[in-house]
Amino acid sequence: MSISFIKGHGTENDFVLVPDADGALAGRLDEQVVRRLTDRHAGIGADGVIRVTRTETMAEFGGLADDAEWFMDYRNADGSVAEMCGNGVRVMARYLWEERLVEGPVLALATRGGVRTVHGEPDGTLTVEMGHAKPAATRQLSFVAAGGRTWEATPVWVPNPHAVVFVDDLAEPGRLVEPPELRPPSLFPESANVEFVADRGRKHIALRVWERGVGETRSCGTGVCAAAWVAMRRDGAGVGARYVVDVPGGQLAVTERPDGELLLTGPAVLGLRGRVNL
Ligand SMILES: N[C@@H](CCC[C@H](N)C(=O)O)C(=O)O
Repeated sequence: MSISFIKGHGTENDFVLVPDADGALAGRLDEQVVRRLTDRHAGIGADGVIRVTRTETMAEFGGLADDAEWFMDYRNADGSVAEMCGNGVRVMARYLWEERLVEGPVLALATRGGVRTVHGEPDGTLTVEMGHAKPAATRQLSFVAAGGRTWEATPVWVPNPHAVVFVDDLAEPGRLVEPPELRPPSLFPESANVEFVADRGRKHIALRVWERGVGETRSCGTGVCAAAWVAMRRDGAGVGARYVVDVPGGQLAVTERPDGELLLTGPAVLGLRGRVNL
């Protein structure tokens, strides 16, 4: 069987988009297929796969169909399913707009983490309403270890799990070939993405990220929100603050609305299109 695909990225966090409006490919994108599609040597190469389908085709999430016609069915490069992808949701919105599958400057997209609203900005960037960040229910200390060093971490869910660590220098964690160790593991029952964050100036941070199910990537939208949210609290920034976040693949901005909703603003780019044999 051959399927069509579109390659896209948001600050170089890259994805293979698989159009599947009627849900015919549900169940076909198993771990083996996703690993082949995302393989950078033997496949197309990407951090994740996004099956673009109608929400009504998603049995478990069909209840969201009244609020959002389209569903982002997201998988990490290792085939695992994730609740949300802040860069992927912008790329999928860009695809739906370019294909004229949706109209108007505001688009609601369903995800496993709930419905996310995407706004097209006059400068061509996209802003996503990312929901509220949630801290851990316990005050238990948590740590991340990597490259022979250990840092205290702040766990936060957006809504996927993140461990945010402040470092003096982004080189401190080393090459990040192995997954950082999360301690205690019981605080992260579904593992976590890890953000190593350094200050760059007032309301300006930079980060490296280890993505659960992928490895080190050049950006992570939910991770950028998690890091900015933790930095805002550390700095006593107050609601309405806007933080600029440098990632290896570019720059994003996070604003906290007075009601606590996090807004993520950044680019979304579509590239190569083709067909691939599964
Ligand atoms: N790159 C994404 C996050 C993708 C999911 C993540 N790896 C997880 O398993 O939680 C983003 O831009 O948010």
